[in-house]
Amino acid sequence: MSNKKKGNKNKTPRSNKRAASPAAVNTKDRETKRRNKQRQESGTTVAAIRTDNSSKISSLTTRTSSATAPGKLILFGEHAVVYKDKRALACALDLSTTTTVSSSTTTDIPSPLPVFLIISLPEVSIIDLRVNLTDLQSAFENSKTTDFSPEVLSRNKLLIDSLEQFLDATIAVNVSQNTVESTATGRRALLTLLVLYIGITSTTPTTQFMDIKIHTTSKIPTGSGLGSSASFCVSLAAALLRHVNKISSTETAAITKTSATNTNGNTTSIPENQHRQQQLDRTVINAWALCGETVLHGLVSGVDNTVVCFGGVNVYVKGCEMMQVQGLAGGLRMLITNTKVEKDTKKQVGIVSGRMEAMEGVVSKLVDAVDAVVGEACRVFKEYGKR
Ligand SMILES: Nc1ncnc2c1ncn2[C@@H]1O[C@H](COP(=O)(O)OP(=O)(O)O)[C@@H](O)[C@H]1O
Ligand SMILES: C[C@@](O)(CCOP(=O)(O)O)CC(=O)O
Repeated sequence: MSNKKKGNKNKTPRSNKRAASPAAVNTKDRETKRRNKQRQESGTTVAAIRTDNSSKISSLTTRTSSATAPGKLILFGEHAVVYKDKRALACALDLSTTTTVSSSTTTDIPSPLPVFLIISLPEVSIIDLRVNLTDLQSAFENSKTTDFSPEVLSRNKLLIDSLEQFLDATIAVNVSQNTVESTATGRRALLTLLVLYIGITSTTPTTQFMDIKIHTTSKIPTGSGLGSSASFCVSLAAALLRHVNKISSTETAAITKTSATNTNGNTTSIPENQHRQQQLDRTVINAWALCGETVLHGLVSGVDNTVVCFGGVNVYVKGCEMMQVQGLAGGLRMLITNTKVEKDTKKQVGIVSGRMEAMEGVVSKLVDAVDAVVGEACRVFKEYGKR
């Protein structure tokens, strides 16, 4: 495990962790403070706000959606899993990331107020970055994007180039106003966020929103191999999808139970129809999280986002459904130490693929050997489970 961010020194340098739950989604509609106050005072259900200078009154509703996702640890198979048919053994961790999306809607359409996306990603030094949504719309219209599916969007070079230019200008304005630090990690996170935002809200008329806020907080040290990026992508995708009603799971005891379920291999503790809906929702969330991971890192196997999204201890092969490892009903206790050695996933994956191209005979044998270690680990876990 490594750590490239100096500010992480207080974050879990040594921790004794258990395999953890998959992403949980929590959505609640709530009225503005003013509306609550008004309701208490008069029993009315609609807040009154002034929307223009002519004293016109309209209604305002604030809606908040949040999602929490765990981190992950790859026990065996890291890097090899990028290659065809090679396995990784990975588990979710109980360190987590939470993303909250909130927006206000008004009955005045289109909104007479300027509409901003306000982004806070404190782990990468972004606080209240203001993105003008009209300008963002122009940036992505310039790219002439027509296919908004997650698989295609992350590889749309015209869109990514256009968004990068737009981001540079937006960051420059925000830096000059002292709210944001310009860092490569922050810029990559913002680019990922904008791609997911555009893709997920593509069929939602955002003109009715007055302001949209996205805020992510995390306990996972970034760049340390504990899946901070996947956790960011899963929580962001889940919160956005929930916010525009593209998934239906809400946080209930059922989701928490499903987490335990995943870890323990017991699938009967929640009603079958609810469980089915959760799995369908998670498949959608996972596709968008993979889109985000691809924007962040380029060539990825998808193991990180999949284990973060579904939880538990699993064997993963690129492009296939994950398989629960049997025999770990009591959970998995791990001692994790933060080495604080710098690493960059994209760069490391590039180094391995460069070597694979240059010396395929040698490197493919190494990859086979890593895959065999995964097989042996699964056998040992199974044995352990029988005791
Ligand atoms: N909480 C977060 N908020 C915003 N971006 C994040 C967050 N966590 C991770 N990221 C993004 O993910 C990158 C780290 O990814 P990576 O090098 O794969 O580390 P890890 O192994 O922890 O996933 C960061 O540089 C940043 O762009
Ligand atoms: C190196 C790799 O196997 C895992 C990436 O995870 P990490 O965030 O570098 O631990 C790449 C991948 O599977 O896509």
